[in-house]
Amino acid sequence: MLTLSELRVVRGEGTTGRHEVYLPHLELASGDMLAIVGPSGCGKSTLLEALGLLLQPSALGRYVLGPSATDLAALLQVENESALARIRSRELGFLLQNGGLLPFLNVRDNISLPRRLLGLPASSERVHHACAILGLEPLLDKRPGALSIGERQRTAFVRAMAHEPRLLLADEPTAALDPQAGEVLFGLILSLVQELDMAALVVSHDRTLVNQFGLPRLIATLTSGGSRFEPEP
Ligand SMILES: Nc1ncnc2c1ncn2[C@@H]1O[C@H](COP(=O)(O)OP(=O)(O)OP(=O)(O)O)[C@@H](O)[C@H]1O
Repeated sequence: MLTLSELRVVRGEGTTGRHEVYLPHLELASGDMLAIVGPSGCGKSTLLEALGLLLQPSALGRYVLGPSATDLAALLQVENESALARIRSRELGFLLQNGGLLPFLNVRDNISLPRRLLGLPASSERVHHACAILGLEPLLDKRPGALSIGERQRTAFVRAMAHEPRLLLADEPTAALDPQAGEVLFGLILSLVQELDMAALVVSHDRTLVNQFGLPRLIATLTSGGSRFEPEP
């Protein structure tokens, strides 16, 4: 499902000091959900951005996603923005830290936006199911400004998976949720990942949840010039 090698991203050059994020190798199969863990500032969000084709890495050996043999590293290198944009919108689902909901659209329209942009029907059985499980049904006509932070986070999650991406990239998806709501969301991500033969990479500080769901972990170790991410043995 996903194979990546030799990813390097340099951040913070200049006055803030250099920090290199290094991922030697990553392999994910369909149905895998991997937790990314590490201290604050080690580069977890940077790693998600790189995997989401949202930044130009300093180096990338190979990056293949799904059954396609296309090497995304080569697309990045030649800055083929139209091909990269197509892959981002079809194959990837993003749940980034700021949520990114559009303030002038209600919950229903925020959720349906990625599907509409791909020419899919505005909703699906899975979207209805996710809204029901996450308690979003009574909120569908509200705009993000009228929601709590946790409600916004749950909406952003449904939007991230509404088009059934191949890879879900989630940055602290339970940060604004109480423990019970966090458990419901993690359970839903895991069941969708398995049901849809997709994969998920989830940054999480919540050790209890990561342990409770028995998730394998990609762990950051601080090195002299930055951090190195490796799957736990
Ligand atoms: N857009 C950027 N430009 C320059 N440096 C950045 C940028 N974003 C992050 N950094 C720096 O890169 C390093 C990694 O940051 P990143 O946000 O990826 O870490 P993190 O592990 O996700 O942190 P946290 O757990 O606090 O969210 C930090 O030193 C940060 O200051």
